[in-house]
Amino acid sequence: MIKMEHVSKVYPNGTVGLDDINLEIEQGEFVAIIGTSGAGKSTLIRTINRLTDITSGNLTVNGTDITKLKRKELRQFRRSVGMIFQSYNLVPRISVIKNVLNSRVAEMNFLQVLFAQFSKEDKKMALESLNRVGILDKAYIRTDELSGGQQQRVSLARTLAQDPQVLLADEPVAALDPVTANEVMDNFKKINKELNKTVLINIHHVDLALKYADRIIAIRKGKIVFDGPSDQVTQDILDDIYQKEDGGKNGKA
Ligand SMILES: Nc1ncnc2c1ncn2[C@@H]1O[C@H](COP(=O)(O)OP(=O)(O)OP(=O)(O)O)[C@@H](O)[C@H]1O
Repeated sequence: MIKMEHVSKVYPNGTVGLDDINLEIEQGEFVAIIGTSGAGKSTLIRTINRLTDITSGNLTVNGTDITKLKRKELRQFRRSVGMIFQSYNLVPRISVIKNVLNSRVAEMNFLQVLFAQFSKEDKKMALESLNRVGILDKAYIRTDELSGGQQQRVSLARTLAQDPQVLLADEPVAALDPVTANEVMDNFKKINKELNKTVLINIHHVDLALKYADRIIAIRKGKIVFDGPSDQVTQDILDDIYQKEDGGKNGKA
């Protein structure tokens, strides 16, 4: 369970990223975080794997106070909380399978890394992950030969291969066309349902958020202004979430 109690984040320049956030997310939930640009969506996601440190409040993941983790413990913790970015973060000139295997490097010693000695188990895990996102046939192709949607699936497979309990995704489909974005969201949903991984996605497209997530958390100016099941999000609630700050647009795809 991810639990935030009175969590705030004030950046060094004084900007308030998060303002007194309280939430609990159970294992296996599929949650979309929505809100206008600058609302604090990325900040919220990034505090959960400590890419951003909170400035006050309590933040626990499965009972562990993650604000107290030291370097080695933090590295270990981050393996249980995978992160997927809009820009894929893959090495373009190597094969797909090598990119996925890179997620296993954290478990290896120096010599194993130096000679790229991946175990059979590592390779099996990597291939299974590629299979789960539907691109096993691309395993030995150079990564930069794939489309954007396929690269995002590789990124998803790489994260899956580290066997995390939680998947955090920061605008994972923002760079994709609507059809491809739906395909990638289908992958997230499949992983969520079949493997009971918690999925927490920060997403601009309200339509996709409502279609795929079971729960919506809406943020405005660093505060939660809605937290509830997707099917309870009405137009009035959307109008409130997106009031004025973005000129009336609500990010619909
Ligand atoms: N490193 C930083 N230093 C100072 N202010 C920051 C930093 N990162 C984010 N902010 C500010 O914190 C607020 C929340 O930013 P955040 O990136 O979390 O919003 P967001 O909802 O993810 O926006 P977007 O949809 O545009 O990515 C914004 O006002 C932003 O300018």
